[in-house]
Amino acid sequence: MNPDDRAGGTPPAVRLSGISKRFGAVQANRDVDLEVARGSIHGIIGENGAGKSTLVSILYGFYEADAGRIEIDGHVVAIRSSAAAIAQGIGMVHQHFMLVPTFTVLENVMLGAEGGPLLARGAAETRAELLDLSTAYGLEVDPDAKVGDLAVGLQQRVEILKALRRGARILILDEPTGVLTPDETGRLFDILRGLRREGVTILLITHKLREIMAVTDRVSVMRQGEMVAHRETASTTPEELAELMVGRRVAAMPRRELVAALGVDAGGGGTPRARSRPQPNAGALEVRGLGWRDARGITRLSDVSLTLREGEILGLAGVAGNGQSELLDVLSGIATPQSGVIRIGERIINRDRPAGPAELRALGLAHVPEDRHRRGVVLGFTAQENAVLGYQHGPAAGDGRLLSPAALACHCAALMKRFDVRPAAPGLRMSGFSGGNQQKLVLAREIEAEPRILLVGQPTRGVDIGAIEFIHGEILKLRDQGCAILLVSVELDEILALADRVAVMNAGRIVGERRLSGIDAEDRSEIGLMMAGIARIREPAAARPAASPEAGSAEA
Ligand SMILES: Nc1ncnc2c1ncn2[C@@H]1O[C@H](COP(=O)(O)OP(=O)(O)OP(=O)(O)O)[C@@H](O)[C@H]1O
Repeated sequence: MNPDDRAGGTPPAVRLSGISKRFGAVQANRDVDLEVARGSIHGIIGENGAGKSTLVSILYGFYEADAGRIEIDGHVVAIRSSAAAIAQGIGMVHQHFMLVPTFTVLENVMLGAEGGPLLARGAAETRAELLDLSTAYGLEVDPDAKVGDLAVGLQQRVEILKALRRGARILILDEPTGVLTPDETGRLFDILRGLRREGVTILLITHKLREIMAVTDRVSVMRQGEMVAHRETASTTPEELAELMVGRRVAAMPRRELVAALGVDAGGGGTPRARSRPQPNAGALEVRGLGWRDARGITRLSDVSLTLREGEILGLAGVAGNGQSELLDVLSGIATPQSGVIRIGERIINRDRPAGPAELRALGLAHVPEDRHRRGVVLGFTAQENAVLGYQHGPAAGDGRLLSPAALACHCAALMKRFDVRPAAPGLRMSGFSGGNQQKLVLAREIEAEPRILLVGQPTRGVDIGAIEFIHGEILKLRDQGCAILLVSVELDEILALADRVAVMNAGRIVGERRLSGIDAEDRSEIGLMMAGIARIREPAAARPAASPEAGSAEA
């Protein structure tokens, strides 16, 4: 019995008892209990594959538990579909957005809750509600923008607005801050606190302990499908939570893992970058005056110039939605440049001579897309098929003519071992892997190709603390082998930890660039101002390259 009930108080908003769920050989949830007090922010943490998404998917009616009971406000309920969850006042903001990319923001928000037979009236009302919600919570978004044209950060706003508009009283957020800048994350947390004041109950899944400490009231820890601990946030520490999560003492963790786990500022000594490496040289990829407009004629990239050099990581920082995604699309051959030119070796790419992804891959360019579900994997294919996507004509797939299942399985098993993808099951469909493990497989596939140029978007989004260190290590290793890397991340800490140079994008332009000499507070605040479009980066005189062959480009 709930202590609240004994005390004659209100029952918890959510009570899960004895929830179990098995997928084939994997016991994703084992006898899980969870109580979430009404009007509280409750964190759920755990390593990749610990069972967090499965648990909240059961609450949201995506999966039916094999055993266990769900109570909402003290009443036992059967939630067998999302519609049933919504009817219980449960809203979900997904790790991977469930929006229709060809619909506008307004249409997406209306979808599934059209408000009766008079669509036009429903649309007018929804528009008004949407604008009210946007203003009230600072979630500005153009109702007429097509969702597919929006950057992931803006798509997330639509997801939140959609749930709020349906009157969610229990809101589940699965890794909501992965695409946000620190500033946007702060604003999201203000929104969550505001919702809490209104009595909304919030379940927050995140890998970031500093977020747990900043915004939650209670936190529950999962490990290998089981619920291993519940804590009041005020009476725990990031160290204790990290230990509960990984099942070993924090003291045994390497420094960078600790930094990622505890969210401590990585300032001062001990930066993970190998600063003593020889200076990088030739430009492997050059971009000059790149411009691109979307299907609605809106300019997304203006006069972008940059150089990716061998053996160097160029970090591209910026608030989501400022052209980074579009730049990745154009550089990876998904979109054609409308003005300007890209040079890779002897190959000149422009509007009249475009190059598609396959040709670029043949030129040694690999791409880890920001949105792994839309661009990185085919969820209905097995892991071993996904492990050669784009490289299916290579030796890993067979003899070059027919795909050999044995070769695919063997290749995939090796990748899974090296990148610690769990479960190590090459024949499992991609949809059967947790988000972080899908990400590891995409990275494994692209890194294994030993590219000369790597474009990598949000590499550690949704990835647990142990895997972050590993992925960062692999990216640095690739750089040290001479690969030219463009790292797009909304995590400023990630850019400061990995990049040799940083360029900042704002409103489709590169507004400044500087070499990073270490992680210092000055870098951070200067880049923050640049991201907000307030200042230009000042290149410190000492760090300015004496005779850069690329002077006049993004390094100017
Ligand atoms: N549809 C499915 N089919 C088969 N196995 C699945 C399915 N969904 C999840 N699993 C497995 O269940 C386990 C728990 O996955 P889940 O997505 O709940 O973990 P998670 O804690 O949310 O991880 P992450 O932090 O990586 O998102 C994993 O081993 C995963 O491979």
